Amino acid sequence: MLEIISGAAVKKLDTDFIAEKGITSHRLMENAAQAFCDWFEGEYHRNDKVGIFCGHGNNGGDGLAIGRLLWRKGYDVIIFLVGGDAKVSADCRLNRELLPDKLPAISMSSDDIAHMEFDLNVVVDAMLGIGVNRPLAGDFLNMVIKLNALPNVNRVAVDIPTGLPSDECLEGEAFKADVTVTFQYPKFSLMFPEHAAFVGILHVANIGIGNKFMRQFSQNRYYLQRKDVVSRHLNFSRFAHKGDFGRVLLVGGSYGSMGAIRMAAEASLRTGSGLATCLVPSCGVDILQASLPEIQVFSSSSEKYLSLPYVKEGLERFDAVGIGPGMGTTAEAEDFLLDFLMTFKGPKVIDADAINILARNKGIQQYLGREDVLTPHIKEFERLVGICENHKQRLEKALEFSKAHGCVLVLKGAHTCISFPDGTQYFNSTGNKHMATGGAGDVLTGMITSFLGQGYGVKNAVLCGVYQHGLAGEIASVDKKRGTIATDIIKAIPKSYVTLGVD
Ligand SMILES: NC(=O)C1=CN([C@@H]2O[C@H](COP(=O)(O)OP(=O)(O)OC[C@H]3O[C@@H](n4cnc5c(N)ncnc54)[C@H](OP(=O)(O)O)[C@@H]3O)[C@@H](O)[C@H]2O)[C@H](O)CC1
Ligand SMILES: [K+]
Repeated sequence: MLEIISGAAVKKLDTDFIAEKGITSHRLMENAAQAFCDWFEGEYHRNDKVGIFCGHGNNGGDGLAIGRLLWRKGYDVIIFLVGGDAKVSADCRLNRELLPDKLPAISMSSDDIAHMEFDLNVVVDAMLGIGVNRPLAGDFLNMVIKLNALPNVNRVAVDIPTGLPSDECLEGEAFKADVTVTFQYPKFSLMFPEHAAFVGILHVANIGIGNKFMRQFSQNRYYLQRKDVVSRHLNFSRFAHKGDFGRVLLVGGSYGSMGAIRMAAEASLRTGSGLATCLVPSCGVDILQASLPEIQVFSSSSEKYLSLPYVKEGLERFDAVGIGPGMGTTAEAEDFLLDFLMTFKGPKVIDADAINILARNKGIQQYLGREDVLTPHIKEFERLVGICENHKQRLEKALEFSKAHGCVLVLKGAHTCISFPDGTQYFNSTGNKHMATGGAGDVLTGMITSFLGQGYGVKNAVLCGVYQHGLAGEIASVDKKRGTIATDIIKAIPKSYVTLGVD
């Protein structure tokens, strides 16, 4: 499991690793540069014109080493030195000395920056890394503004975009990368949505620092990757019957909003549930029966909204419940929800309007159990805990909420963050902007509910559900891009199993 750690911890970790392994800091920098170049070679052609912008610290040292290695491989490289000659770090200086004579390296004065004209396809930003400790000013700021404004170039940041603090929210300006190649462990601030325009796509490059070293710096934050979820999947025997794959109940829908619960139900079936049943207001029965023949449907008493009374007998036959999509927030839906949460004691995914209703009720603790999972997007979350100043505060409050209520909290978005009552947080690595479409959250509800119903423990159900939902979104958007809709994500769920190699 890959740790997400603070910038300060990275520095200490590097020092400890170097001391214990008996290698030099220069060697570690060389490893980092090599890892970057391995990735770079898979992305860019030798005829691309590559400009590498290097600062005076170790991030700049990385840039110089990258320039040397790419140049040796035949890339058309030019190096720009920013930040002057004062305070050059030892490894940066060594890498300046190691530059081949024929590799062009230009020291940029303030005047050069102001008047510079570029003829580049790829800009590599190695001006400042995790050592940044104040907002950009002077030459760094001017260079960043200039590079950000360049049309038709690919921008790649080394370790972290210049100007971005590794643990806090950005104040001022920063390099706007299309891709950030971060070394060994994602830095905390790379997870913040406020920084999306600066980080671009995140790639993690392994530079050989083993988990053993990371563990002592653990901040209980993890980056959820493929290898972490494959082993969490249950295997089913060839004698398995539909009961083994779980019976799930999807509860929600209202007049005019029946699609949400239909999508949750279909997603649960595509994730593998043996049987899916929907509980909806009576106006939804025909709609659901006609549009999804694989499900069963029953209804509560009133026509347009879920309401009291409803059939409670036999609810215990369901292994898991997903509740909330499309249910509305009327008084009758509220009475129904609170009653249902007190009645059904098995694992539940609580989403959408069910969260909005809970948010306006006091003492919600009584409705939540240890196997319950809340899946708010940012607005729904802030209805629960109040408006937050920034994403960092949101993440803190998400963890507090999970600990205080003993439930799992899935804060949806790019790098969806899953908080557990044991104090751990997992940040998802799958998914993309094309999943920002109506109904994508309902699909997630169906998927997590399905895993809970299949008998996955709550932790595995949530980690597998969130990861695989993002993966299905990636698969769906390969040939649909911004035309991807939620039902495309559902259709891609079976392929996500194929991709994971899970039966
Ligand atoms: N394991 C790894 O992750 C490895 C990372 N490496 C790379 O090293 C950098 C971090 O290098 P470091 O030298 O600590 O810091 P920077 O290069 O980011 O910054 C250098 C100095 O710049 C000064 N500074 C800070 N903020 C500003 C600013 N706004 N404007 C101008 N200058 C600024 C600061 O010094 P001061 O004395 O002026 O405060 C910084 O110290 C990491 O990101 C990786 O790229 C290694 O290669 C090894 C493996
Ligand atoms: K950088």
